[in-house]
Amino acid sequence: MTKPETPTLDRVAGPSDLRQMTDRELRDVAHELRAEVIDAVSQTGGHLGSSLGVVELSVAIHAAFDTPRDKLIWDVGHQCYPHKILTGRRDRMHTLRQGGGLSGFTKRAESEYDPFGAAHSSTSISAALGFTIGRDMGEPTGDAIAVIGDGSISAGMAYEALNNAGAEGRRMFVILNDNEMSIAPPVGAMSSYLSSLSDLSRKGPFGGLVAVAEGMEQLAPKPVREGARRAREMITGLESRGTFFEELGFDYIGPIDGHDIGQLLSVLRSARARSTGPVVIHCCTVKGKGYAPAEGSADKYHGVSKFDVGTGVQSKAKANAPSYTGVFGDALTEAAARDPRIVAVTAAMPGGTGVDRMAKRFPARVFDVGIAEQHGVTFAAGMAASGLKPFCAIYSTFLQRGYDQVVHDVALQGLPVRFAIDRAGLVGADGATHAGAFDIGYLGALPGMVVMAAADEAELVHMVETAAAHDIGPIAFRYPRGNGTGAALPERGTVLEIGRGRMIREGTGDVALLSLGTHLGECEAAATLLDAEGISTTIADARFAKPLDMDLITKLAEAHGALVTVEQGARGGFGAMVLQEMAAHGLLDHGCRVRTLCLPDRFIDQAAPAQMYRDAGVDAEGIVSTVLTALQQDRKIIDLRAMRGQGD
Ligand SMILES: Cc1ncc(C[n+]2csc(CCOP(=O)(O)OP(=O)(O)O)c2C)c(N)n1
Ligand SMILES: CC(=O)[C@@H](O)[C@H](O)COP(=O)(O)O
Ligand SMILES: [Mg+2]
Repeated sequence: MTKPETPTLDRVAGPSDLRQMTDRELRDVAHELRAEVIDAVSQTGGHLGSSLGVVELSVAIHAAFDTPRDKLIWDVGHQCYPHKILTGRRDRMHTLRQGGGLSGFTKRAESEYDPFGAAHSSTSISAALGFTIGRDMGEPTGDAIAVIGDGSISAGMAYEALNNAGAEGRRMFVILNDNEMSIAPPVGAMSSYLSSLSDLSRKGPFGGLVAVAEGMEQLAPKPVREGARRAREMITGLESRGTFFEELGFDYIGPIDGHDIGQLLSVLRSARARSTGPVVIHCCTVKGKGYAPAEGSADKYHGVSKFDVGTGVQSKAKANAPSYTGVFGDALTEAAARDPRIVAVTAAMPGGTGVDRMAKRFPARVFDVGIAEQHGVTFAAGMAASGLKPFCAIYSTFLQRGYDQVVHDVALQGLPVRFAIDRAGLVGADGATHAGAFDIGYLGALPGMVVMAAADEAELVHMVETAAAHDIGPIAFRYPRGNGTGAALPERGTVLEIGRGRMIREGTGDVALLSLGTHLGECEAAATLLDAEGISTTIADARFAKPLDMDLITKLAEAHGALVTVEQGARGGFGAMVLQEMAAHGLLDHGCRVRTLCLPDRFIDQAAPAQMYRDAGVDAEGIVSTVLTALQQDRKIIDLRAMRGQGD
């Protein structure tokens, strides 16, 4: 496909150039910008649908406001590609979501036009209010503009911010980007409410203009507004109630057509010129706008791999094994078929977590609560307290949003909620914001919590079965993003003995590797490399980070010169807990040299997962180096990549 012609966009080095342009030229910029986004993402993959939905909005905001002095904060930030192209990063879009390249989300370190990082949803209004306080206290900052989607405004944190901002009454702008989509179709009463508000047809053929007029009235001085309201009540005989947002103290403008750049420019310029307090500007947009394959798809091309622009066909790498997500979804569905008390909870990610597979067979037993992890966890706790068997399926990184609920509502009450933790470990293109790095530590610290990690997809099936059977307290099992190892899947999982690990390979006593999770494969590769060095390696799969199999650990410690733990998680996780228990059991007193291999104490930016683990030193080569150091071998660190026949 030839690159699109972009003569007007080519004149935009930054937003200040937009402010020199006529509205006609801005319309041309938007048209060309859309083609640029499609072309760029077709070569990198990424979040296409939401970016296409905010092309006009991105141009209009940067044209109407004085960015970067005015702070534009994108909620989630997955829709920021037009923004990145307009703010001097067009020439780096080909590096999007790749090692050393542009982040797929907004990021402070990347640009002055990214005043606040994102990726986890529903944070933008809080951050915008923070900037507003800074402005009012004399910090060198202008207006704050939060752009938040209809899905993201369903999260509790957004209400906390609206509640506070409405009461503060300070001038700030919340642009509600309402495309009537989350990742999946939207759920919840707020979504229905917004649809009722955004039903432009409700206002007749000139709905958009009526909305703008009503919105402009909102910005009139209070006496004028009161007069208009009373006049309308006299005409209609009905008391005109404000919108939800107005009831909270915001002015409300809209709904307006988020693709009509003329309307957008008029409303934004007017709001900027006249607002004295917080304003919600409700924009109706289309996710995937302007690209037929996206507009026509169920998920509006929310997240795509590279694709052919002409056909929209995505190039998916051929998988040699099923995805962990799919294995979980199928195993859960089979368990649910055997036990009517099994229910599932997802926070706006039925497809991402695989519970959509159960929903196909048992729609009444799968609950999508929207982007509401806090509520989802306690909702599951209530289900467990009622006698049901809830599987709360939430990515590791997003479960962080509901951690107090895990502590306070689940663990403290010992309720048997099952946590299916997908995207455990490093996830790749989504980078540091989505790393599932901390769940071992943050769950392992909780009394009564059982924490498992699957070494492969067969183990995952066993862990689903074990979780279904475990009805005496909370239990969690973690597994990575991506596909399995090709392990044979059991017809039905076996219920594992809680706190019992398994031996994988018996060595003769030089070193033992105690693995948790799917890095078992790296341990086996390391053992092969060590064999070549005459070092005999025992390998055990811990299966449980909590409770630990102290019989196994004792046996390994007493029979080996060195013991190395390996995990796909941050410091303070599995290795730390093993060390703590070994110390408590006096196992550090017998000369066994113990090392813990985990992620380093820093955030790890996006790249291919294998590269990220290599950069983190948590791969076969890292294991071998750790073993050699532990054994105090003074031989040079072998050129392992050469030995493994790998390039750089
Ligand atoms: C706390 C949190 N939970 C879940 C997600 C995953 N997620 C990313 S985008 C998205 C949907 C956002 O919908 P909306 O705000 O309407 O934006 P749109 O994609 O429609 O532009 C979800 C659920 C997230 N980023 N953060
Ligand atoms: C923007 C966001 O948070 C989600 O779209 C996330 O990127 C999904 O991750 P997976 O691609 O691993 O399902
Ligand atoms: Mg949306």
